[in-house]
Amino acid sequence: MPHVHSLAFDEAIKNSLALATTKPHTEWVSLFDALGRTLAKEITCKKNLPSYTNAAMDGFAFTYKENVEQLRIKKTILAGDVVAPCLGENECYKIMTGAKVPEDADTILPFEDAHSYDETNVVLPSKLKKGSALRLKGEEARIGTCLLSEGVCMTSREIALLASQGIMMVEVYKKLHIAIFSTGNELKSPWENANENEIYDINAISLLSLLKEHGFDAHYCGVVPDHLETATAYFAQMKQYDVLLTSGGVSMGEADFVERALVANGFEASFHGINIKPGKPTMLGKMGSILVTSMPGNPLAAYVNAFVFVIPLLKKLQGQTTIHFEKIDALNQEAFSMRSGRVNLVLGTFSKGVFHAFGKNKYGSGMVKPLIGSNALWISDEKTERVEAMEAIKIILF
Ligand SMILES: Nc1nc2c(c(=O)[nH]1)N[C@H]1C(S)=C(S)[C@@H](COP(=O)(O)OP(=O)(O)OC[C@H]3O[C@@H](n4cnc5c(N)ncnc54)[C@H](O)[C@@H]3O)O[C@H]1N2
Ligand code: MOO
Repeated sequence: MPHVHSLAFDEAIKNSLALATTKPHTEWVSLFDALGRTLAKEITCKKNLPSYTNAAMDGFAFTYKENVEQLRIKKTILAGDVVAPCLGENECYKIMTGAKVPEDADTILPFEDAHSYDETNVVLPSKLKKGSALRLKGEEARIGTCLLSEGVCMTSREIALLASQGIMMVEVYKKLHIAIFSTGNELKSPWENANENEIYDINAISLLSLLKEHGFDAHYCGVVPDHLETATAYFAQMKQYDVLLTSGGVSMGEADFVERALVANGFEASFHGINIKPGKPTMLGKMGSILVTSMPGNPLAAYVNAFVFVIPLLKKLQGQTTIHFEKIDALNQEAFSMRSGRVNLVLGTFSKGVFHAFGKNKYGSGMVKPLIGSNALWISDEKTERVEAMEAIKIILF
């Protein structure tokens, strides 16, 4: 019978992250395919941002001087035009947003702020601010400075910054190969028919979707039956993957032989069992170079533990530098209780600064519905038995 320990939550987090000792190889991808990929090299600025001093507004460009009431319009400058300085005394340019500002102009007056203007002259308002409505060369980033660090997972926002540099290809870490499968004779895949004595596999698909939400693609590898030799042979075929994510078969039951089948393939557990609810039998370790993350079978426990332990671990293994969830200040809406002596992972909703625990924290780890509508998680310490209404807490958003 497997021995399930009771590791402290913080130790489990620490030990799990310690399993990510390597980084993937790198490859080059087009910026069009860079979304969600992790930068393998720092990107330095090679084109000033902006590249030239330009007008932030459509208007008039001139050299600021006090006590000037009227300027003659010398020339019109459109975006893309390059105009050599040519202003005489009390002259200005008519200029459009984004157009390069000639060196003899240092201030822009938007059309709508002029006292009046016609085709040839502009009457200035009484108040003018030197340097206004200009976007200065290199004010956002100068050539040679760091734009993005290694380990950044690129969103559309980072891609916008890279696009400003005319970058077409970026070096990223190769995607992790992740296999997901479930264990249990009672389980049927969705394309099969589950009779009244069988159930559909929830975990493989819920975990696959959870990973996808965090930018990781995984392969659904089906259900492993509760049979030691079959499971052992099954795990032996998984050598091409970087990560295995299993669910079920890790507690004390007679059919819970996931650990034994893994051990037969060289698996060494970093830990098996955490002092938390849900997630007591969660197990993490390595099978050679393959990272193995085994979640409990109960669907809610599998999901929440994969969120808390597997997502940060995958981020680290993928080479990302931001791996921890942000903790957000919240006020607890309605008092709820829990058993102390272990860390409790409490599901709930978070809206407008207020956390509301699902069903006053009275639900089972085999349930699915508490996940619906929950968008936040509160993690207790081992001492806490009750959280009062209006108590300040810190939560994590799903
Ligand atoms: N004597 C003890 N019994 C149990 C303990 C314990 O410490 N001592 N721990 C309990 C805890 S906590 C949990 S959580 C469960 C988890 O056990 P396993 O990881 O071995 O999971 P299974 O026994 O295989 O399944 C549990 C439950 O979940 C259903 N299941 C499993 N996989 C799926 C799936 N892919 N989709 C939907 N449902 C799934 C399965 O049918 C069972 O109902 O053990 C407690 N027992
Ligand atoms: O702690 Mo188990 O993982 O939920 O019932």
